Amino acid sequence: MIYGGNTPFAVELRAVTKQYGAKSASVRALNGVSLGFPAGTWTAVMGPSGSGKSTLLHCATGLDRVSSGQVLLTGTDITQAPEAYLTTLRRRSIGFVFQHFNLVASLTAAQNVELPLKLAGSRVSKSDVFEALDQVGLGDRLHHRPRELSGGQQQRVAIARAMITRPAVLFADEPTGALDSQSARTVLALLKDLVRNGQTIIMVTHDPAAAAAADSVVFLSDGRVIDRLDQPTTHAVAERLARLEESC
Ligand SMILES: Nc1ncnc2c1ncn2[C@@H]1O[C@H](COP(=O)(O)OP(=O)(O)OP(=O)(O)O)[C@@H](O)[C@H]1O
Repeated sequence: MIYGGNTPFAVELRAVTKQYGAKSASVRALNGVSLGFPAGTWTAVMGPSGSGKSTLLHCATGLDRVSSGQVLLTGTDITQAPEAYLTTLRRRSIGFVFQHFNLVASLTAAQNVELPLKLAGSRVSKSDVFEALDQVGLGDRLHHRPRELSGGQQQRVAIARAMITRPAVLFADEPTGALDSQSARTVLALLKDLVRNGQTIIMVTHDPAAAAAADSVVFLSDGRVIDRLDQPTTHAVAERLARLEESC
């Protein structure tokens, strides 16, 4: 299933298969996935445990090699790209947000945010760092360390860190999974604002309320895309997921 009409895809998977292990012990984590993620849209990826969500994320970002098929990132085929090229590409074109924030505990919010630019060998401007934190509502927390921030604030620092390189695609793996419902709503509203400003987001989640904030939800089961919802509601997502989990 490829969708999106004439919209250019920020990420495209063409007939992607990913097999782990050999012969009798082999697992087909992705099984012929063809999927386009239109630029400037927010897609949630859902499915039962073991359905292939993390594998999809890893293959789409070049962290994992596909067994067959193709992966295109902003139109460039990265399927056979050399490791060094992929590392640079990930630093420049991809932002990551994780469930447990993955901030460096010994660094301040500002230092965490400037880290990706430093790693990429780029010039770091204090005003860019301030602006990135200000945009997530933390302009007054520049010098706080992660332990001095709430979970929701830490996730907002992580989003600022992911966005500082102006990535073509922001990948989020359970970004609200460790947050209380109020902080989760704040983080989802922030992601919504980014998409309104043209950002592409691909998010793995188990939470129907988080998925309902996205433009579309793609459902995986046994390594295949088996369903999709546009303009999802929490109720509709929860219902589809329950049906899917019942049939597993
Ligand atoms: N490195 C690996 N080696 C062998 N098998 C793997 C590896 N990574 C994933 N798998 C298998 O591939 C399948 C898909 O796993 P994946 O982690 O992508 O699922 P998931 O949908 O993200 O699950 P969860 O929601 O539990 O995180 C599973 O059967 C898993 O056991």
